[in-house]
Amino acid sequence: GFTGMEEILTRVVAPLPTYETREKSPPPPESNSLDFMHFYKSLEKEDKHRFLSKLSQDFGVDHKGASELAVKLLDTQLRDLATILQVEDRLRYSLTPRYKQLLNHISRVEGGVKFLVDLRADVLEIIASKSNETPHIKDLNGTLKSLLSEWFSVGLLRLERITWHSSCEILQKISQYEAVHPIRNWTDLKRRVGPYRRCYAFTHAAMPGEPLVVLHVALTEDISDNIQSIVREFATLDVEEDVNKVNAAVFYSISSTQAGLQGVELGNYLIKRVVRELQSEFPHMARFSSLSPIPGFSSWLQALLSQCRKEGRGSDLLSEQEWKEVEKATDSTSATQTLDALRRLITSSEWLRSEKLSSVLEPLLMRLCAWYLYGEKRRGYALNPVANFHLQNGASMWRLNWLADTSPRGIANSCGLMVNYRYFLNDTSKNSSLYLQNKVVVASEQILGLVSQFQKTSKL
Ligand SMILES: CC(C)(COP(=O)(O)OP(=O)(O)O)[C@@H](O)C(=O)NCCC(N)=O
Repeated sequence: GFTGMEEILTRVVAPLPTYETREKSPPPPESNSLDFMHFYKSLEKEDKHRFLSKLSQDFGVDHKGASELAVKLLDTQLRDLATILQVEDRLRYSLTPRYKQLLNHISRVEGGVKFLVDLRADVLEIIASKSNETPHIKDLNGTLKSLLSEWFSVGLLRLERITWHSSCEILQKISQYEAVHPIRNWTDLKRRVGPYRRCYAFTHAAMPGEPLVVLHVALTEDISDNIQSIVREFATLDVEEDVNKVNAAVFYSISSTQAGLQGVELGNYLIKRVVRELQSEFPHMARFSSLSPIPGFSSWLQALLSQCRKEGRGSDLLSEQEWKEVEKATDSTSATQTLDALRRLITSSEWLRSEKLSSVLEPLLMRLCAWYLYGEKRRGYALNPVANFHLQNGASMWRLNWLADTSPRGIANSCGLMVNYRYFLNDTSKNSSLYLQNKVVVASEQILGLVSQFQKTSKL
């Protein structure tokens, strides 16, 4: 209950020691941390949210003390530097939230780091649900994120290659965490770690046996343009011996497993680390690229088509020639009928089996999808989350692939299209800052060509 919360917080969240005694106060008993963890785990979800709001609100920064020191710092501006530095250090210390020490103490007990990772996942849930507007919870998130970023910095992570000889426990987790192309059975799993494949994960000593982020790689002659050639399910007898067949590394799935580590950018670091690993194993390897899904394209397209239908602007999307072909292919007689037929066609997968239909749809879907990836934005960055992820890493939008994922999921989510985000190693840091600071999307001739076709045809 509420009183229980009040009691536990007052008891275990020790007041911030005074500036003078800050390095002399002994750590509180470990039992405080254990009691806090035990109490928190016993709460229901909504009580957890209430508890975290209370913790962040009543046990955070002493705002009054901080503002007094800020005024004092202003007064000392004319004093000697040593005095100014002294007052700055007091001000800095006064901005330490009271709960920060508790978080530090919890990180030192058994299972404490994992507890804090999961705690941040709950904090992120509260922020996402906007259930409470207190800015304090955002402060708590900031404090947790900066602590976790230090503890999970690259130097403290371990790169593990997952093979068929890895433990069943970790192989089972790899299978369960695979979020992009679900692993269907043992054969599939064995293939993912078998010849011409690599599977890597980052682990951390504080969370043994827990893959924090997992990357699946295919070693190929050239950059793959379709996923079936990578995840098709058949046991393979070939042994990985023909090194000359390996010129490219294709990242075809990446998943982070800890919601509480969002924003710590583990995926980006893992890709860069794996590139270095592969370069040392295959010195002549020079092509590194993702083969990525395009989640959200179909629903974006459906919304666009229904909007055009409502406003009777179908001709904005299709050229005259395309209109005629779609009308003929779908036996439509009016523009609205054609748009309806087009929408139905795209959601079904019947066009996949008809040479005629797919040849009509290819140029249309390719340029619409190129625009969706390159032109559609959210707060200035790529609307598509996978594009945003790879562009932040400094990859370039390199090739849009037709009939790249003909599975039911691939057709339903993105009309079978997939995209290669290519990592040109000498350009990634420059591309990344171009994207993050100037919102510039680095793209290939193919993509730019498709985008300009879209802009010519559609007057959107
Ligand atoms: C794409 C992923 C791995 C990026 O994780 P990460 O590098 O840690 O980024 P961030 O969460 O720190 O912003 C992550 O967002 C994820 O697992 N997404 C769902 C699966 C996918 N690959 O889209």
